[in-house]
Amino acid sequence: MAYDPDAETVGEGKEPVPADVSEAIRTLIRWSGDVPEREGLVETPERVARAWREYCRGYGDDPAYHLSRIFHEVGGYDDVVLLKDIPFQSHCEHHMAPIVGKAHIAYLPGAYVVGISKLARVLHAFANRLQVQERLTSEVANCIWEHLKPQGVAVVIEATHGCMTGRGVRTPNVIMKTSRMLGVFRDDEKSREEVLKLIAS
Ligand SMILES: Nc1nc2c(ncn2[C@@H]2O[C@H](COP(=O)(O)OP(=O)(O)OP(=O)(O)O)[C@@H](O)[C@H]2O)c(=O)[nH]1
Ligand SMILES: [Zn+2]
Repeated sequence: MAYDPDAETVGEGKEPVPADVSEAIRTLIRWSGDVPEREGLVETPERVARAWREYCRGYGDDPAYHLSRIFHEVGGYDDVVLLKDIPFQSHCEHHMAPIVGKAHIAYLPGAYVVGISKLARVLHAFANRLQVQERLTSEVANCIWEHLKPQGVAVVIEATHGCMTGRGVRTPNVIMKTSRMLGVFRDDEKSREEVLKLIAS
């Protein structure tokens, strides 16, 4: 974000928060029924603004970059690689409420593999944006498919949605599951069953 001389700063070395952003949060506090001028809330608009820049840091993170360092030699290993139970947090684009869950990302390598942490980095780059779970699932799978050129990709995400628990239908403990299969995991039933069994194990 470009420097704005009207920005309000709290503490040295922190990113300035533009005045209109702080004002928007003060308006929201007022709308919620509280008084933004009371002592405990005076610095809240700047904190909230910075928190949102942090929640949404994925907009400044290029997912493809994480898949640019690849390895050709993996000791003859040519089977499925699975990163299971990767915790993540996102926010739904409808209510900006938290989506909290875990992802399982598997791929059947083609000519090369990637450092395993990079799969989690791709997930976070997409999750740290305003999302719907279906798009998050597709974006992660498509990115790996396009940049790693594997024989297959499977992405399964299970998450709870804050907009269903704390508000609206107010129904806690509901888990939404989504999956996107590409390549052999989509086209070959035996490969799909195998990877789903691995994820469930
Ligand atoms: N498909 C999908 N829906 C989502 C996701 N996150 C939130 N939602 C839903 O988005 C919908 C938005 O529906 P609307 O009717 O426009 O909004 P609303 O009046 O606040 O809906 P309620 O939540 O039912 O009160 C809700 O049903 C949410 O549960 C997601 O990741 N995927
Ligand atoms: Zn929502």
